[in-house]
Amino acid sequence: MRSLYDEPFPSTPGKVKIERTNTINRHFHRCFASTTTLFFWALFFIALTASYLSFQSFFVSGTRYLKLSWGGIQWEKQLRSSSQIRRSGGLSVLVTGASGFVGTHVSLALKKRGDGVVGLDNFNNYYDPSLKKARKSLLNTHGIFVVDGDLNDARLLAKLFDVVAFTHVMHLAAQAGVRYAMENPSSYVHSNIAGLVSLLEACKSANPQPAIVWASSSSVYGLNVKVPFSESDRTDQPASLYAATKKAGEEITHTYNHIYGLSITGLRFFTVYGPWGRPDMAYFSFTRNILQGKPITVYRGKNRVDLARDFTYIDDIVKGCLGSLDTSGKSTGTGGKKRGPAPYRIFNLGNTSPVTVPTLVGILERHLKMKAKKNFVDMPGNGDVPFTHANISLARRELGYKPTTDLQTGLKKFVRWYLSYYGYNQRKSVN
Ligand SMILES: O=C(O)[C@H]1O[C@H](OP(=O)(O)OP(=O)(O)OC[C@H]2O[C@@H](n3ccc(=O)[nH]c3=O)[C@H](O)[C@@H]2O)[C@H](O)[C@@H](O)[C@@H]1O
Repeated sequence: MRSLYDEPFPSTPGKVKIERTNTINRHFHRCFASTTTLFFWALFFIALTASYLSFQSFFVSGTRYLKLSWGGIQWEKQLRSSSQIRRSGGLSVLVTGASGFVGTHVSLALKKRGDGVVGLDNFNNYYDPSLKKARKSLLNTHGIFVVDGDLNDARLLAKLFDVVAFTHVMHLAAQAGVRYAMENPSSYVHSNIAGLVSLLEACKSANPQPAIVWASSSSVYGLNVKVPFSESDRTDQPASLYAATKKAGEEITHTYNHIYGLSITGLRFFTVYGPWGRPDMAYFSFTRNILQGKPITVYRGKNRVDLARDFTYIDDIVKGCLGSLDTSGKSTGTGGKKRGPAPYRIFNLGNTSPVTVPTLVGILERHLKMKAKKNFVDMPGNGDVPFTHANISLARRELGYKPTTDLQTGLKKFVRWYLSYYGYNQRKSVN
């Protein structure tokens, strides 16, 4: 008895007589009796495998979908309740980066005065996510719901605008940090470029279109040496990829203003500091190291000139943000189409009194009652600029912006918060 495998498959259909031992064999022989059918079967098996794989991936993504942290009736209820306006003429604001430093403070201030607030944050691990979670808990206790999601998730953004008719978007989500851009450049493109475009796409299609206020950065002044920095100064010489993505954001938002009639206000923040701040920033990491008895690195510019920053206290920044929201003017588009010109504004939000980094260290030493172990190092070529100094005339005139907290006072508040949050245990680590 011959089996199916005793001789090679026929190369010419119908010319080789194959012994058939049973119906199954007969069936197989008939089916494989030509190269055409062979080809057909090969295709069939490939298609079968492909559909199996795509079913698998559907199943996996289906599972992921089920595990998504957003969606559902309960979730929508939370959105609606959080976005409820409790004062006449109040705003309904989507705050991106709500569990970030500035986002938390702005969200609380809006809620306090009776505006509706919904937060969005992806809780990435650029710095200790537990600090972000703690900020989220703080927001929750004030009735602010923070959605766990990424700006690049277009479906999520569409859903948010579907459920809530936001009047404003306070866009603070970003990959921050000047020097980290050399370590992880794609993260800046992901959040500050792709994420921004994704958000603008959602805003332009939303009905009604919200007005957008967003965080640019003092770093856009880059190598500009004219002081103080005014909004009309050159911003075409960024010194870091971070700065370049913020500058790109200013151009991208301009496009959406021009084409779709979105009302845009870009705020150039100057080294914002304060309670609930960012652990990656110098004042924060210096505090941690001083308390732990570890050395700190103090950068110096050319010819050993001290670096200086126009450090701006968080409460002043919050006032600038709220002033911007209140004066933003409306977006004009509907159905993704522009119906008329909409405002496009850019403001410096600084303190107007730069302080050197060694002076900052001296203030921290006094508040902490401890001496810092300072290592002076030449500023590495990693995107830093030697100084920043804001001209805030425009913000003063248009927003009523008037910073009132000097570095001495602001750092005192920061240190008090730091010690209450992390405790006096100097060994406690902070990422
Ligand atoms: O104003 C801005 O646009 C930017 O302000 C800060 O950037 P930066 O001013 O570099 O703030 P820090 O990282 O806190 O640095 C402050 C100063 O301390 C210096 N520094 C930093 C770290 C360090 O270990 N040693 C040190 O001397 C820096 O060179 C800089 O002069 C924020 O980190 C950016 O996200 C923001 O966009």
